[in-house]
Amino acid sequence: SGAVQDQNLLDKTTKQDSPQQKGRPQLDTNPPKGTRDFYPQDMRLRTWLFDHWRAVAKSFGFSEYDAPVLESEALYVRKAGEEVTTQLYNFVDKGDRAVALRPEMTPSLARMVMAQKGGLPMPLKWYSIPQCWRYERMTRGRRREHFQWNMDVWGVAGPEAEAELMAAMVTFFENVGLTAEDVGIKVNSRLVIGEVLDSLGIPEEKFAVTCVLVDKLEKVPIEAIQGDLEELGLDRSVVEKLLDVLTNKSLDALKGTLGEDSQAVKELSQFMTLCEAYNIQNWILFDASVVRGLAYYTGIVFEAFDRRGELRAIAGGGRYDKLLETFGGVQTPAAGFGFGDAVIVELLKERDVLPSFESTGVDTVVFAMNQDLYAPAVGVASVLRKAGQSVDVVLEGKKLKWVFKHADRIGAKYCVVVGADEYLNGEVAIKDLSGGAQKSVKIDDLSNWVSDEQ
Ligand SMILES: OCc1cccc(Br)n1
Repeated sequence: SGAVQDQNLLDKTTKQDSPQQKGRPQLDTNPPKGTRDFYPQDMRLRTWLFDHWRAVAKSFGFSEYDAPVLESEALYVRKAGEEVTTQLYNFVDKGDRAVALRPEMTPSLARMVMAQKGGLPMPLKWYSIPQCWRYERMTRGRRREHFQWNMDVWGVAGPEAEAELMAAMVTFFENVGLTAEDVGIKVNSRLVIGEVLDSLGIPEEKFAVTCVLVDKLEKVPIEAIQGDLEELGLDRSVVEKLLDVLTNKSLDALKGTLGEDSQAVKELSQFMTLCEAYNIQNWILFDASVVRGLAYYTGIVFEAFDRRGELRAIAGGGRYDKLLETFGGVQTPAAGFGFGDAVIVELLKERDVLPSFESTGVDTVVFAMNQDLYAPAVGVASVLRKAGQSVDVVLEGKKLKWVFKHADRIGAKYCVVVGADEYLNGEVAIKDLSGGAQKSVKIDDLSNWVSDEQ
């Protein structure tokens, strides 16, 4: 099941299947392996998260875009051994086309930009919240889908783009009640690796694969990828030198290693200065060991993490100036990040800053005391809805006890009962479910009642 389902606020009792129908094999009611259903309560949490993502994107002047979940497999064929391309959810369709469910959004974005052949006014500040897929052997029981907030800036070569993206990410964290004590953002630049490889005479074409291998070194012992390193022609001394540089924990130390003229150091220093301009420096820390696992990053890279170190990365991103070139397009500077829906929910739950999602958001339940009063009751519901309320009409005959229990269960604030005597006086009875007070209100005054209650 998925992370939101893992965090599911619903009772985790096992699903009691209905009694077996005679002779019919029962449908497996679970969603496909590694995927999640979003029941209404789960959907309210997801909508709350997406609404926060959208609000920050809007506040930073980003425009929403979308692309098909299904893409040509060719978008993801990169020879760098990245996890995201080795776990493609791919197949050959009935037209014999090699296709895949997108594992990330950036290639689709690059395809859309390239399709406009330079006709898009730059810079672009675009965002999307795509569901992304991977086919991972379920040995690790991990999810095969997640929703990932993507924010990208195209057409800006300087670290102003990365700083704006960082500020947007920090704004989201602050808006949901997290602080710089809860979350940090490690920042580095792949130019560091580039400058080290240059100094050791390693050719440029080995840069991307080396970065992916170095990223893997963060997770597995060197022996696990020794073969890949040797195949790449990186002997032990090169790897040791790389690892030594990646242990730098300060820009000054890095300057000592790479020298005064290091482009990496200059760019990172300029980026840090911009972060101070946004007053987000408390969230940011330089960490030369951060490389990220995507082959196409070319400059500054960053990764948001929980300071207690209990969870996987919350979000990540960086500069990818050459992606269009690898698609045969014109090189265009770009930077962006991806922010998954799973780890953040785990963190918010653990920090106990998630709101309750029990209530359905219905303001008022409307109930007709008998069938003859049903038509007047829906008329009352229409008045309340036109006045802006969310109204749940009880659609069939029920006992009043059931109605009040139902209204309480869905978190309604009021219950409007259309009874024979009151209706004859052009009135309805309104019960305030929080305080229990009940009063009669003229049907003609209901709009005023709604505005008075707001
Ligand atoms: O972040 C890597 C990734 C890609 C697609 C689906 C899932 Br779950 N995770």
